Amino acid sequence: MSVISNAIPLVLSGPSGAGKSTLLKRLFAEYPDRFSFSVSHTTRKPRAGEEPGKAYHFTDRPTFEEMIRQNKFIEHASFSGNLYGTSIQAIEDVEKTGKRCILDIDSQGVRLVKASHLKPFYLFVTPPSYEELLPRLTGRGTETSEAIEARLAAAKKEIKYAKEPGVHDAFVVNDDVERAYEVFKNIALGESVEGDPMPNLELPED
Ligand SMILES: Nc1ncnc2c1ncn2[C@@H]1O[C@H](COP(=O)(O)OP(=O)(O)OP(=O)(O)O)[C@@H](O)[C@H]1O
Repeated sequence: MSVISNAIPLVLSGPSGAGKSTLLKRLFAEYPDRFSFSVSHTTRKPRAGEEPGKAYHFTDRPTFEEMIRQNKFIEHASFSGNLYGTSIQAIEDVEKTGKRCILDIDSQGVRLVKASHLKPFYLFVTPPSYEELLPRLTGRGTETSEAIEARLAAAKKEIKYAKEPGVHDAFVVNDDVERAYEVFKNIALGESVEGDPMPNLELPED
């Protein structure tokens, strides 16, 4: 018996390089019918092969801005000159399918979700230490060194926010990925709400 129903969305956050995508990839591979991301809205143009309504709900800026005014978004943010957002409708669409909705967002998004009517489970994925992020991001090989610097600066903000008491319901420390996945999976499946103890996560001086 699950301790948490599928109707409670799972909000996943954590610094870039913590391993959120790694854990999610495993989860979707093992349970393809149990979980789903909500389809976000964006003002960016579709890329080749991106189906409207599947990858994103592609929206023009005036429509997006009108939706903001009408409080249709749980959270929204500007990124590289485009607007992105999660609508209430998109989350309800996932709920209707019986799957558990997963939101992978940053602390800015978490703050907005907290100000909304949504009552999700907040899970923070973290490396065992801040220092561990650099080798992981370098090892991933997807970013320039400038982009890695920017991600590390953003990671500090994520960690600082996560240290505020009561922000998250549970933590997963992605030390050994097999071990971390077991903890993550049990929370995602709603079988447990117990995560790992939060590590110290000392930050270097600015
Ligand atoms: N437990 C682990 N030990 C060592 N390396 C790991 C571990 N988990 C993931 N990694 C590696 O660390 C890198 C970052 O992981 P991942 O891309 O999943 O992070 P993320 O939290 O999704 O980052 P972003 O927010 O930037 O998308 C990847 O190269 C991944 O293979």
